[in-house]
Amino acid sequence: MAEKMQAIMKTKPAYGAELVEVDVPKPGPGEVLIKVLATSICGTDLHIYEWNEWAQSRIKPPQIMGHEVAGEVVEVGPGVEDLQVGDYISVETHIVCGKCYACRHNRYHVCQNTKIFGVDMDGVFAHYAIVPAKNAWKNPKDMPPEYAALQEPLGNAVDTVLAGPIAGRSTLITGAGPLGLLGIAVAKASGAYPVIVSEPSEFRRKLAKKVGADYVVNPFEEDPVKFVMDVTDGAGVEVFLEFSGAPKALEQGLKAVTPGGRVSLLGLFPREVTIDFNNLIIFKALEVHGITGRHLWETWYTVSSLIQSGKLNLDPIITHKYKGFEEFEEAFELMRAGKTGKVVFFPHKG
Ligand SMILES: NC(=O)C1=CN([C@@H]2O[C@H](COP(=O)(O)OP(=O)(O)OC[C@H]3O[C@@H](n4cnc5c(N)ncnc54)[C@H](O)[C@@H]3O)[C@@H](O)[C@H]2O)C=CC1
Ligand SMILES: CC(=O)[C@H](N)C(=O)O
Ligand SMILES: [Zn+2]
Ligand SMILES: [Zn+2]
Repeated sequence: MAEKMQAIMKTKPAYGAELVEVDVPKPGPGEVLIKVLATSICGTDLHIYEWNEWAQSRIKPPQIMGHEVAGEVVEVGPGVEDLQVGDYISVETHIVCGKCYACRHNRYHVCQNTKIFGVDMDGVFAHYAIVPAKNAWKNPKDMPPEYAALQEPLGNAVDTVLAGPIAGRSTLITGAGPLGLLGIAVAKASGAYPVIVSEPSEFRRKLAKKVGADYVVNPFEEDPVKFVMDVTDGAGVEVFLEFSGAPKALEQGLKAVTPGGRVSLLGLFPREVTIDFNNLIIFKALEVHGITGRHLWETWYTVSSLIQSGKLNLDPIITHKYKGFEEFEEAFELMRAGKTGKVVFFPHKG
């Protein structure tokens, strides 16, 4: 195996990243070394690339970026028992403690001591990567690596969409970024109808239709609340799934959801948000879910089964595939411009 590898590294506390050559790492106790087969860019990677306020408060350069991955185990560190060379794995990004109050109540997705793989330590935008063995998820051998890498963000979408009943339910999704697009795919695979998507980007509205949205609306040109009422004969939608992180979208969705309906909130807002709680939530008796991470490990079983069912329309969502990392700056700039769905790197050109 090679002694050296390429990696996309946040080398300094400033905008951008660098493609560098580094030593192939050695797995320590409880770790495995994987050959990275496919790795995709997350919105969080974009925050790190742009070096926004959150990234400045959390990331300690120099550090290899990336955390969405599919890879093959090529070396096993001391003390690892349930993984072996040749295993085909993906990675749960939340490294949880197992000891805190949340963990001891089986709420591992909100562990109070969570460390995030690829955020608080070196990640997977490289030819090889070190992975904590306890965070490995074994994939079926025939799962395409680009689908396997998407399981981590798909887990966010599954927990958002399936936080309550969805089959046959009218649904509004605000935000058709990579996660909202995955949400559309999960909602349609789960029998939601109609799925109405509010998204200002024409590029992403077209993608939303390709993925299976029944209706799309541009909230910057027409009132999405009126649009929803027209489609639902004045009832409003049973389910509101927030994937944009835009305060206006939140308010619109709360107005569009039918009294007694369900709301799942995944989008992260840029600042505190003011909401008319009395009239938009309390007097409507809404069921509201905050969504973060993935339920461990049941969400991974649901995601893997949905992919293997063949019912998830993922191909239109994967808009950009790159062999190697040389064009990574183009990839990040296209994503920054909102001109992509999911972007996937295949590090090995052979
Ligand atoms: N809670 C969690 O565990 C996680 C939350 N997130 C958050 O989920 C959200 C979605 O992630 P990505 O798809 O990567 O983000 P993204 O920023 O690529 O997509 C957001 C989409 O919302 C659209 N949008 C903006 N204003 C809108 C409005 N008024 N109405 C409707 N749509 C509007 C944008 O055009 C964009 O397409 C982000 O806020 C991200 O920070 C991401 C990962 C995990
Ligand atoms: C921080 C991340 O981007 C990660 N996908 C997560 O689910 O926490
Ligand atoms: Zn992520
Ligand atoms: Zn914990």
